[in-house]
Amino acid sequence: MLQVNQLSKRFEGGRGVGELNFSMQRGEIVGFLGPNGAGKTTSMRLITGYLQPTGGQVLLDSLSVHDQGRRARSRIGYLPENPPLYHDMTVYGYLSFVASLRDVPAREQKSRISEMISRLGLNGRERQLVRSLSKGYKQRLGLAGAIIHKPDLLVLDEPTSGLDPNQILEIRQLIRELGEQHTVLLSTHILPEVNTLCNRVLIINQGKIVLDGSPDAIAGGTDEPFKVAVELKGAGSRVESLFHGWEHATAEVLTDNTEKAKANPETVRLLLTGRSAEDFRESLFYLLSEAGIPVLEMKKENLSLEQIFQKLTTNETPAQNEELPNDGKEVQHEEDDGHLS
Ligand SMILES: Nc1ncnc2c1ncn2[C@@H]1O[C@H](COP(=O)(O)OP(=O)(O)OP(=O)(O)O)[C@@H](O)[C@H]1O
Repeated sequence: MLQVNQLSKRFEGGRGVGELNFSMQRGEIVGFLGPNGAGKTTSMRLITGYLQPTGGQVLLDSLSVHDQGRRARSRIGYLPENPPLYHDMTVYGYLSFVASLRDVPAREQKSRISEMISRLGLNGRERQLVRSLSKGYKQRLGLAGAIIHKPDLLVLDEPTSGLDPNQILEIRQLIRELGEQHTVLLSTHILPEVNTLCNRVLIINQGKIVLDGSPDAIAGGTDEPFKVAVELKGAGSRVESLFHGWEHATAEVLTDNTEKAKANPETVRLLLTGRSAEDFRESLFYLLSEAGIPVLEMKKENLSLEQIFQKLTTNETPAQNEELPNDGKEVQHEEDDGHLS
C-alpha cells in the first residue's frame, strides 16, 4: 500500500536522508529504528507529506503524497514526536477542531469524536483542558487526533518517548489495537518496543536504510550462536563437569558483583553459548533437572540495539564478538561516508 521510491531530502551541510526505498503492505506494523539524528523524523515528515523531498516519491496505493497531496494525506494519520495540541482547548474541543480540519463530514463528527474518546480511553475527560492532562493522556489525545479521519496508514514518531513505564505499556497496547485496523509505521529508539509491537523492522543510519528484516532476525539472527544466561542454585563446583564437552553449548561463569549475588553465594550465573543457532533450552532444562540443580532464571540473550547499530554502521566487531544476523537483509551501499551524494 505504501511505496517509497528513491526518496531524499538534503538539508544545508549535506545532512538529511538519501534515496530511501522500501514498501509496506496493508496490515503491517513496521518499526523504524535508528540512532539520534539518523533521519527517522525527516523520513516520516516526507512520507506524510509535511516536508517536500529533494527527490523521489511516496505513493499510497498509487496516489502521490506530494503531487496529489490532499487526497493522499486524507488517508494518512501522523503523530509527530511532540503532537501539536492546543493547550487552552478542552479534549472535546480539540477533537472537534481536528475532525473539521481533517474533513470528517459535519453530520458524522459527533459520533466519530465519541468513538475516539472511548477507543483511546479518554472517557470522563471530555471537558478537561488539554494543558491539565498528563503526558500519557496527551499522547492518547494526539493518537485520537491522528486517527479521527480513519486513515489507512498511521505514522507515529516515537510514540512512547517521555512516558513513564505504565504509560508506555498503555500506549503500546493502544498501538497494538490500532494495528488491527491500520497499517502502522512507528519510529523508536527502543529495541524491545519493536520486538513486542512490530512484524518488520527498518534500521536507518545516516539517512540510509541499512537493514530490513524481522525483529527476531535483527535481535537474534538465525546464524548467531544461540545464547542463554542462566542463574543456578547450588551448582557450585559441579558446573565445570556438567558442561564439559556438552554437545549443545559451552559455559562461561559470569562474575556478578551485585549485592544480591553477594547475599546468595551458592548461586552461580552462566552464559551458555550454543554450538549452533539451534535453541537448546529444552535440553538444558533436562540436563539441569537430571542433575537436580534448580534454575532460578533462564534468559535468551539477544544483540543489544547498540551492538546492532555498531555492527551495521561501522566495520568494527561489536563486543562479545557478535556478528550480524544474516536473516535480516543487510543493504549494501557503495558510498557510506555519512554524506549524501
Ligand atoms: N530543518 C532542518 N534543517 C537542517 N538539518 C536538519 C533539519 N531537520 C533535520 N536535520 C538534520 O537531518 C538529520 C536527520 O535528522 P532527524 O531529525 O530526521 O533524525 P532522527 O533520526 O529523527 O533523530 P532523533 O532520534 O534524534 O529524533 C540530522 O543530521 C539533523 O540535524
